[in-house]
Amino acid sequence: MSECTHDCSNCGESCASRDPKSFLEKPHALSNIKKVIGVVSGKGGVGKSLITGLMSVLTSRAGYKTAILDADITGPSVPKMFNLTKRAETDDSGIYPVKTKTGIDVMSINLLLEEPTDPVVWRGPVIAGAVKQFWTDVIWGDVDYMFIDMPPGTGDVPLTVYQSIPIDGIIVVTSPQDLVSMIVGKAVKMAQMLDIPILGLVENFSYVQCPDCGKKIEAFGKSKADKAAEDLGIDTVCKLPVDTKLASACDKGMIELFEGDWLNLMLKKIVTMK
Ligand SMILES: Nc1ncnc2c1ncn2[C@@H]1O[C@H](COP(=O)(O)OP(=O)(O)OP(=O)(O)O)[C@@H](O)[C@H]1O
Repeated sequence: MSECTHDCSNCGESCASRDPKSFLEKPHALSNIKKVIGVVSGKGGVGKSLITGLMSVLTSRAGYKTAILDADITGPSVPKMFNLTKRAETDDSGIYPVKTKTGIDVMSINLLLEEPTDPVVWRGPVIAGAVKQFWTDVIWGDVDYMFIDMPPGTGDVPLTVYQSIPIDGIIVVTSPQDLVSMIVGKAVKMAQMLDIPILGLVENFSYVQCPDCGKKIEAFGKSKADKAAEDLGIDTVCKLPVDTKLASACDKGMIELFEGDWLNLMLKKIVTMK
């Protein structure tokens, strides 16, 4: 390694004195994105994509120009939730996101693949490169709020995404079991190490609601979300029930029709963030 000039712009070394912000990529020249919110989880399958979808629908319903960047390259589920079947268009200027029925702009690897069932068998750096391209090569236009469905966990790919895209804050999604094992704590600490604000915690599958009497049954034991949020210094907590109507709306690509006030507090937090 040659002597450090402290000019990170011309140097690819990942040394201790490197300014973390120097890894940030510039968005496409035709993109004007005001706020970027990452939706993260300690591991897969806890409902991260569902929460990304629901938050985007709520934000769009509130009148903001909303977009979703699906950074979950190996398990992309956003196009299916919105029943997006059209492939993304490209031209010499870049790639164009696909609009949902209610006008949310989406980019996902499944909108570029020949067949949505084709597996993405790529190594970490190639996956991270694809996510970066969703930021640099997609013509997003004017966006008030962009939600990023982050790759699960705390590995190489989420780290690269955190370092290449200027994320304003994250929503942490967890299941009651994850809270017990504190897998979610790792995701929170990773964001804190990278100086990314945590907007709130969503405990998914928190309870089951009796369809007859409305009683909430905490099937996995008493919720630990409030205590965990307090321990982790998070001030906004939302809890979602196991809801078969919601699951079937997602499976049918009709997430835009969902009804429920579970995430209203998170919406308020987002639209009032500085
Ligand atoms: N509250 C809920 N009630 C009923 N079904 C749910 C709920 N949350 C999520 N699901 C269902 O669970 C499955 C997994 O959800 P989802 O794809 O959002 O998880 P994920 O964390 O993004 O997973 P991965 O990281 O592996 O992509 C989906 O079929 C979804 O519809």
